[in-house]
Amino acid sequence: MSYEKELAAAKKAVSLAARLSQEVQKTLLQSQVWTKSDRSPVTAADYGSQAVVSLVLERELQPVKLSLLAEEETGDLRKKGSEVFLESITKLVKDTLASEESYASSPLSTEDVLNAIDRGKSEGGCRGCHWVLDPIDGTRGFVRGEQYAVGLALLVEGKVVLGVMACPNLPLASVVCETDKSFPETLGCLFFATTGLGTYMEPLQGNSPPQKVRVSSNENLEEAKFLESYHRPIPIHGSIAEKLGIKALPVRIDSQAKYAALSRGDAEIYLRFTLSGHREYIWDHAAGSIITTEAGGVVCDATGESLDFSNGKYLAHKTGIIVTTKKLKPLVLKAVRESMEEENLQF
Ligand SMILES: Nc1ncnc2c1ncn2[C@@H]1O[C@H](COP(=O)(O)O)[C@@H](OP(=O)(O)O)[C@H]1O
Ligand SMILES: [Mg+2]
Ligand SMILES: [Mg+2]
Ligand SMILES: [Mg+2]
Repeated sequence: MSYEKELAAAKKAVSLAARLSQEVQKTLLQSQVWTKSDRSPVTAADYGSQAVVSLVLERELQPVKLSLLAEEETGDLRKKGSEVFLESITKLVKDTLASEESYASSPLSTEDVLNAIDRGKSEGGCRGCHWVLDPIDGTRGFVRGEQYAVGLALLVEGKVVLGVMACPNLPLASVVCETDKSFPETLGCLFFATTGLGTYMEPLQGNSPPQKVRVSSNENLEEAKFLESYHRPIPIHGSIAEKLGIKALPVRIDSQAKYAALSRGDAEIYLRFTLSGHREYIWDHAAGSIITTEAGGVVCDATGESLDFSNGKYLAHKTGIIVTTKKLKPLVLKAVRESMEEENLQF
């Protein structure tokens, strides 16, 4: 089956959501960063992006009924005292949609915005078609003015068949190699992948045609680069890298931009073990995983098994997520096994 219509809708939705997020990031104040019940940060961009993607997908794909599983909920926005924040989100969504000619004249109330966000309550699963959205992935990076992503994927019968990811602050050139800082870098990339058709990247701004991307062909681990999350160092990552003979220090960036960077060969390995037994959400990996695998990479858990997106909002997987190239997978898994044994970690 071809997913041309779905891909076009997803690219439009994600591009508009990225535009909204860039507007917010330009003027974001610390006082505008809210804290959710799990103590993680959330901003007008997280809510606004989810509303935009929900509204655009619904309009572009009608009369098909949208099933959307997305990160944000409206509980806090519906509480007393949130009226000003909600008004500002509604204005953002309106202005963003108005920048797209075909949506220019649509009226939009705060209730429409709340309902659009609430459409993200699907439970996903192994039957039927479900869109999976992380409206702002890497909110901490977004708040610092650094890397973040808007990640949207389509699950069909429990498998990811399409992924689109905007990385508004990712350079078009490598994020890992030192570039000449005397020249302004071009920032903003849109990645997309459809099952069996490869992964493409295009600039978020302008009309340049998409380019097919592939993972690195480098097999020399001494020269390999590895990526990890920004927020805190995970000791086992260092031990795995040492066993592999990797010389360079890890490159730490927020969000699924790590998957995107690896898919175009910026780095060979992305390791994601957690300290606290945090359960992984499917929206943190759905778009990134197909963007990597369609570019010739592999995404698996510490036992080498592929990730399972068919069990609702949480990923069903064993300890650790490993993203690398097909050639390096056996070597990385061997180093992972040895490091886990040394640290008495169970699969
Ligand atoms: N303690 C923790 N361990 C692992 N992942 C966590 C975490 N707390 C939050 N996360 C998830 O990690 C995502 C960010 O990934 P990364 O660390 O690669 O930037 C967050 O996405 P959001 O920013 O969308 O909430 C959140 O879902
Ligand atoms: Mg996320
Ligand atoms: Mg998020
Ligand atoms: Mg979040």
